[in-house]
Amino acid sequence: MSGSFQPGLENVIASETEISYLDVEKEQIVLRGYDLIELAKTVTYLDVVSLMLDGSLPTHEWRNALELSLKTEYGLPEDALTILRLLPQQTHLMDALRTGISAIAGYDQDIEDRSREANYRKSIRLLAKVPQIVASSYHASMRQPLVEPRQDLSYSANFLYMITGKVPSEMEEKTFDQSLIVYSEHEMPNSTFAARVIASTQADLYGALTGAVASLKGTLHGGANEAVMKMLLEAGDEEGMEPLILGKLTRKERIMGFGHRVYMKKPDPRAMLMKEALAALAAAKNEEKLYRMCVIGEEVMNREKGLYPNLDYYAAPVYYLLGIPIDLFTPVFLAARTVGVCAHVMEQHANNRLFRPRVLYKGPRDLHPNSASVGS
Ligand SMILES: CC(=O)SCCNC(=O)CCNC(=O)[C@H](O)C(C)(C)COP(=O)(O)OP(=O)(O)OC[C@H]1O[C@@H](n2cnc3c(N)ncnc32)[C@H](O)[C@@H]1OP(=O)(O)O
Ligand SMILES: O=C([O-])CC(=O)C(=O)O
Repeated sequence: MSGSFQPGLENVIASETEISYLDVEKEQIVLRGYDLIELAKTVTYLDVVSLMLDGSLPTHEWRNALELSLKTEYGLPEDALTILRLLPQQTHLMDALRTGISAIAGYDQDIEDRSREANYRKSIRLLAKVPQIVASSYHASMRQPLVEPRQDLSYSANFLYMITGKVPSEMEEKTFDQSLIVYSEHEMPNSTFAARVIASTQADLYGALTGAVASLKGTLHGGANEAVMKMLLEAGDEEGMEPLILGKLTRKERIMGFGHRVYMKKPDPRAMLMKEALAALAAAKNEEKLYRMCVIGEEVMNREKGLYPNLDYYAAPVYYLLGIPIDLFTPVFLAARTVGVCAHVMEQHANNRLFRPRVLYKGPRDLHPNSASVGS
């Protein structure tokens, strides 16, 4: 059999795509021809949603129409909320999110239709409902009242409001919106690959997204943002950072929020944007200590391992200062990434070939049942 084995499929081209590309040489994340960081500085998350699903940046009218379609789809079936309330209190919120997405799948009349139009409609519904599943799963786990979506707030402000119960300030809303943009899409990470593999059997969008949630939970992927915040809290202050990291490195532990399969020895441009956002937010909230701790961690890791922070490293303290509970950091990442996953599933369904790779078999051959001492 021909074909070479690349552990972890490193550098293997898995798909053709028109959605995004990590141009490591130019240190640029290309999103349908635009630079993701430029987009994050100049447009809103809903503009990026439109860019990803419609293929171009929207006019003002189109963007307003998109916002209206999303708001029309706000709200969750009462039975789905009951399912979230019935989950054991210790349920990981990524598992609750996975359950919530599965629970609403059966309500979607378009579920078995793989056409572009039906997948578009489902994407809008998911974008409208996933933030409420995220927020409700937290409140349900805390056995506290759920927060209903508000039509008078922007998409991002409403998302943050449903989590914290407080209407965000203009700065908080803008910073959160920017974080959703940088989390929205990133070419072929494990979760998107998982979704495309699932979609390639002609499975539906809800199933593919559920698979992406399961993938994103892992600490080598999205789960790192929660782990970063726990590390920062464990360090406590500026003095605590260096010894904590050095201790972990001595014990050969991985430092969460550093390194990346594609960038590895280069900075993740998204992390640098979130670093700027953290500096501004920390100054506004008189929390500069947190920013300084992160900078110390970055310097230590660069000196000791030559590694740079990835997005999760700086998104974590930003979310902390926005008042998001740590257990929701990864679910919020998934909510932001829903649009990217939807775009990839639409692309996969539009031009499908079943994913079915081969193996390099290392086990025994030519054994015979009669020569083994079965059951003796
Ligand atoms: C938004 C996101 O999902 S970004 C990813 C978020 N995940 C994390 O932050 C978890 C921490 N980081 C990591 O574990 C890794 O950097 C990954 C999983 C992201 C990428 O890993 P891979 O591409 O598989 O790289 P690999 O594991 O081969 O690492 C290469 C070398 O760098 C080291 N290394 C990589 N990341 C780290 C880290 N965070 N801390 C310590 N050492 C690290 C490895 O130990 C290895 O060293 P060695 O060659 O001496 O054995
Ligand atoms: O690209 C990856 O492998 C992981 C990542 O940074 C993301 O999904 O945002």
